Amino acid sequence: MDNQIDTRSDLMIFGALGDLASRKLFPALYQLERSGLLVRESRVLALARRDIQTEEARSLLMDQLRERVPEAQLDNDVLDRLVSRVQYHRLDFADLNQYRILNEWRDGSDNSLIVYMATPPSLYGVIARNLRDASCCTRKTRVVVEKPIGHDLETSRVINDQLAEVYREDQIFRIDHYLGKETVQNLIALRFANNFFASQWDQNHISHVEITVAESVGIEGRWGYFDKAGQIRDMIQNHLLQLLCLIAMDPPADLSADSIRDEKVKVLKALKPITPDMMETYLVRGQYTAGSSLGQSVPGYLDEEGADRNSVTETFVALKVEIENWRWAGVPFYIRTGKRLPEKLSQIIIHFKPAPHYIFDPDQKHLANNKLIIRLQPDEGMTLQILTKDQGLDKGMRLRRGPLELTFSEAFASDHIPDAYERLLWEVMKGSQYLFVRRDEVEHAWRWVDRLISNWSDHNPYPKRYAAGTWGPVASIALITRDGRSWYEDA
Ligand SMILES: NC(=O)C1=CN([C@@H]2O[C@H](COP(=O)(O)OP(=O)(O)OC[C@H]3O[C@@H](n4cnc5c(N)ncnc54)[C@H](OP(=O)(O)O)[C@@H]3O)[C@@H](O)[C@H]2O)C=CC1
Ligand SMILES: O=C1O[C@H](COP(=O)(O)O)[C@@H](O)[C@H](O)[C@H]1O
Repeated sequence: MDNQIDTRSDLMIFGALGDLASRKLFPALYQLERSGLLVRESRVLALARRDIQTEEARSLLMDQLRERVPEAQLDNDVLDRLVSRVQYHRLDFADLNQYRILNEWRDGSDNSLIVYMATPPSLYGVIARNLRDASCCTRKTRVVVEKPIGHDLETSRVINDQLAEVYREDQIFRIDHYLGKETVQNLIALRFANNFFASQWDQNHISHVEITVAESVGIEGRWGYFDKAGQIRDMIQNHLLQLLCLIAMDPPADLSADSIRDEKVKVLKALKPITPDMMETYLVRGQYTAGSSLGQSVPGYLDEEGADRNSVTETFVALKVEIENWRWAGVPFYIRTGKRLPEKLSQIIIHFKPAPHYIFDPDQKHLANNKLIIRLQPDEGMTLQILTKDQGLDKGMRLRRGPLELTFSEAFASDHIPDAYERLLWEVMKGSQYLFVRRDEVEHAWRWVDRLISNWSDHNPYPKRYAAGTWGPVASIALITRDGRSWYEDA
């Protein structure tokens, strides 16, 4: 079906020499070129303010790609084909007078215009307005913007209003790169293509859900940005709430962008506010101190380059989240995410309730609940833990927990699981918005997060300490053990 969609694109990348463009966007374009998805007519205009010519920009790009693309996938023909599509122009994004050049590049092209704003969000409004005033937008232009959309509800509205002055909602593609990850998308297939799971997916059958997004890295030289955001704005407001929505939403009527987004919004609206009296038991914030990460000694957050030693910004958050609707009443979602944890690991664990009446060895009762482990990264796949009889004459009816295992790289042999940005760029080229975030989703997520931040700031702004290389503050273990449960550590 994809073959019938016109994907001829003129892609303008604002901020083409920045970190995101070099680490994510151009490698993703390389993979699209490699897999033959970039049609012959598609072109790329790289825009930044460095005073260089196209030839120098192309050579920079070649060097970056040689560094970023896995060696086994590097192919000089593909590199040549990609860079030959790229033109570079120096542009001060704030200066309307310089935008003339963009129309010259377009030169009446029939390709869809995609404007990718790989710039600080403070420039989104200016760029949108300048593009309009330079008559460089059509009703078919698609504009891609990165997170964070604002710092809170109010500032996100300002950015969204600025974009809405120029573009309709169906032209705006707000990236949450977690939605482009293969296994995250698979949540939709898992839940709605398998009646076995669909019929068990509620408070009658599930006792609780865990979502862990752990990173071993620290803040990677981004102290200036990160310290203003903290883990709640950087990860919870977007990626973790999106994961939670995909797990918790009701079945959409179809796979259209709005059907899926309508269901996600209903979940966001049903999130129970975490009020001041709940702070002690529903929230743990942490900040890492010096420790060791993957065998190396690493400094604490307050000793990172550029740090303000009085910062109370959190690098770890654990939360107990409740969803106030029929499907999820009484089913807590325990979510945690942090920097400088022992490993990079994102996983979701669905804990099913035990059978209503237990007839086996009382000593084994603790085994008697099924778990579905969904591994988002690394080693993408799923494991369903089921109970069987232990084999052997001497075992009687002793139970044994065993895995039903699906590892994607083994099941679907391929040298390459597409990176999130590869998929997302491809979806923009197709004009499909189902993996992008709608304005009301962003705003409902902010509303819930703003309230949480305001409540903790009044209650106790100081994060608890944890040593780099550990699973966060001890209090995050208490957050779940208090309910007679524990984090699933069997990674
Ligand atoms: N980097 C990442 O991994 C991620 C980034 N993001 C988001 O992506 C966006 C881009 O981030 P990132 O690439 O890290 O940022 P960078 O600062 O590395 O890149 C921004 C680019 O914009 C250019 N630029 C800024 N202002 C102007 C201007 N007035 N005129 C012309 N060029 C200008 C910069 O040029 P110059 O170099 O000359 O300053 C640079 O090329 C941000 O919104 C960020 O929040 C989101 C998720 C992850
Ligand atoms: O958006 C962000 O995500 C990354 C983590 O992404 P992943 O794909 O590597 O899991 C995070 O490190 C960064 O702080 C945040 O801005």
